[in-house]
Amino acid sequence: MEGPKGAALDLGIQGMSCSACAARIEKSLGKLGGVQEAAVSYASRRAWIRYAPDETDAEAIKERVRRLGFGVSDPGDRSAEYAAMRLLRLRLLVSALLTLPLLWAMAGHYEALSFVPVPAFIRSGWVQLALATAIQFGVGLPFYQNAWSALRAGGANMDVLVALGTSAAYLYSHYVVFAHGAAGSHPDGMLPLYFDTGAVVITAVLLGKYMESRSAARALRESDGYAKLKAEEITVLRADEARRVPAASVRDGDIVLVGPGGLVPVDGIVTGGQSEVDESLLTGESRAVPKRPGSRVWAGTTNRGDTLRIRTETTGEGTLLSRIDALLRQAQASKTGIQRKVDRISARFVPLMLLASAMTYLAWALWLAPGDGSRAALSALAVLLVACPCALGLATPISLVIASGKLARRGIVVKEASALESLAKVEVVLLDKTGTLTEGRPCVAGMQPAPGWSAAAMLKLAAAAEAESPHPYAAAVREEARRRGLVPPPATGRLEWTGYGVAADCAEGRIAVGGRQLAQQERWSGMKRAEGFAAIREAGGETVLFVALGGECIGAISLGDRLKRESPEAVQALRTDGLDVWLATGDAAGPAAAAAKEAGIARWKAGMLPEDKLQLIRALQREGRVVAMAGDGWNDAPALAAADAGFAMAGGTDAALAAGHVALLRSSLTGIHAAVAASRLTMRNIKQNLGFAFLYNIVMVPVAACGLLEPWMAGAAMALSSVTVVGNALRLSGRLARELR
Ligand SMILES: Nc1ncnc2c1ncn2[C@@H]1O[C@H](COP(=O)(O)OP(=O)(O)OP(=O)(O)O)[C@@H](O)[C@H]1O
Ligand SMILES: [Cu+]
Repeated sequence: MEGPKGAALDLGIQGMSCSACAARIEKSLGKLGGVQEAAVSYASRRAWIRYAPDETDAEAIKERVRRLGFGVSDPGDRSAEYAAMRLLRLRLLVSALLTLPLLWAMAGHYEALSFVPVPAFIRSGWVQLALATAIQFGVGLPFYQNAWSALRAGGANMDVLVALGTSAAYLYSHYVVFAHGAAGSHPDGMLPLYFDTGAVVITAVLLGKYMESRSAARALRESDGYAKLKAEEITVLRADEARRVPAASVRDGDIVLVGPGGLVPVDGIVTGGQSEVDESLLTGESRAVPKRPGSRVWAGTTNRGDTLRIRTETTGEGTLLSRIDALLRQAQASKTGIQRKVDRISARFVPLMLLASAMTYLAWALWLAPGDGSRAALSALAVLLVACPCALGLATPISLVIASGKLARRGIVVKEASALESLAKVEVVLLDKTGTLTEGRPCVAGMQPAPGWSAAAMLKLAAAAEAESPHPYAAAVREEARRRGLVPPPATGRLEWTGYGVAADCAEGRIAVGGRQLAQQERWSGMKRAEGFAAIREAGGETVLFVALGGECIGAISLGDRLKRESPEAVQALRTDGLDVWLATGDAAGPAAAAAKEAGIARWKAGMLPEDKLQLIRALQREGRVVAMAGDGWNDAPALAAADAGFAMAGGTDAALAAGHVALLRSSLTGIHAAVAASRLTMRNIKQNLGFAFLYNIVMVPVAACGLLEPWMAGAAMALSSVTVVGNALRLSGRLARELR
């Protein structure tokens, strides 16, 4: 597969506290020499980096991330994440235990709680100071570390808000204890201590973080890569003996044995055995696919029948499975338009909220409650804590990650997250014919040689010219020649004009095979008889190729191709979605009209060169329409790229993975409908998330500024806002599971 130069690196990242951290890692990696592209996703806790291997290496990149204060792990390996979660839980427990006595002591401050006996030693300012210090600088240390590295990088994140807010409460109380000595223990002379405030805030934030990471892990688990489908040990045949060897030691050409129920560990060709293989996790096709010698099989599929012998063609990172996995991770780390906007807003948010907090303090201290310093401080603190836009940063990516993971499991690989965004707005879907609407396995249906020529002689020459073309028509011509036992003569100087046809030189002269456009372009002579044949065949929906030797037409070949069984239904589903479906084909009007009619498509355009398809898309886009295009990955690649959402239909081939924005591994139009439906649900979910996150900040900040929120409530509300967003994204996960069945 071709792609931009450079090596790719996938990482799992631990210790990010909000999307500002992800942005910071991205920025820092961007400045590292040799890094071409870096995308970091807070939602999936992953990073995807492309770098020039001769300028830097994976170790240097990992080191850079570690130096920023984050943990680095292998992306397939979630254990580092679970370890981080366990650590978080431990911090939460310790924090809660240490906070309890402080809350107990606080009971003494309230009339209503005066019945609660408070032991004298707990009331001691020194004891409280000790407990609070342990929380603030023990449990709370990571807040300081993260805040510090964020500030050093010139940014601010939620750690800055938390560290600042709790330190203020802590230091104030600290000052009080020292100013008044241990007098805080005196029952009547209760000191205004706020140790409990900082402690409870830290506990609340930790609780929220813990809940968020728990539910995010749950939401992401299924949308995770395909790590589980990778075999660790493989049975290979060496010196006529079956042996279990580590997966890494299998080489191309090795014969692999896969027993009943076994996981196919490599991409390859079946050389022995007959069986059925379940490809559903790769392509979404739920029916088992029959395999016999000569069939292609892929890693990650499951043998449902008898033992298969497979000659290894690709292993490890080169397999289709691994490449899909890499594409998916890249997509999950990539950013959409909405997300960029939101990130820009939230980057401004933290400084803005620092200002709002300062203004709250001044308003209370100078005007609302002059003289009551603690009231002003508590309100300012609440603003600081409630303001964190962490839910905002999570709103878009978490839903996108879930949706792309779910789609991939149906054989619909979204390569750019932004395609999901445009897909939800698509109005027009352009389909091409061969291989998209039809099976793409045409057969020769009829032949009409020119006078003086036999069908066999004409076919032989045509097959010689088509010998190397990847076009399905070429395959049909070659197949027919083979079936008739004809051996095409050797030819040289092969040429292929996309959308026109092919040519080659052989002993008899220059042969050309192609459509009517090629014949006109090259001004072939003697077309009359062939045209008559073509008129009849095309009216019947067949495709006609013309064959010429030395510029003179020597006959015509008609090809029949069947519509895919599910095409009419899929077209209908797209129309029910409210989409305008067009057929744009390089074929002639007759077959175009016939295919359109059979599939239930009202508008079609024939004789479209690949450039024409591109121009059509551009023209529609100029009218302000959002266009999706589905075609084969190889000659429609430019049109697929120009469309707002390009679907490559070429099945499990390289071209399909390289072209367009979405690859349909099971080359069926139903995938387009599924992707559109999923994108709409996803965008709705994202909008709910964003609406909630914005509303939360818009409502809660004034409430806090008015002094109506205790700081601990503010801390809890901030943390719970992300939990709410993740919860909503989990709902999407369930919806998609039902929708994509
Ligand atoms: N290898 C080839 N051999 C013969 N004719 C060809 C070949 N490639 C292209 N042509 C001619 O050019 C026309 C356009 O080809 P193109 O691949 O763009 O479209 P298509 O396969 O007919 O249909 P669609 O655009 O729907 O996939 C074909 O209909 C055929 O007449
Ligand atoms: Cu936050």
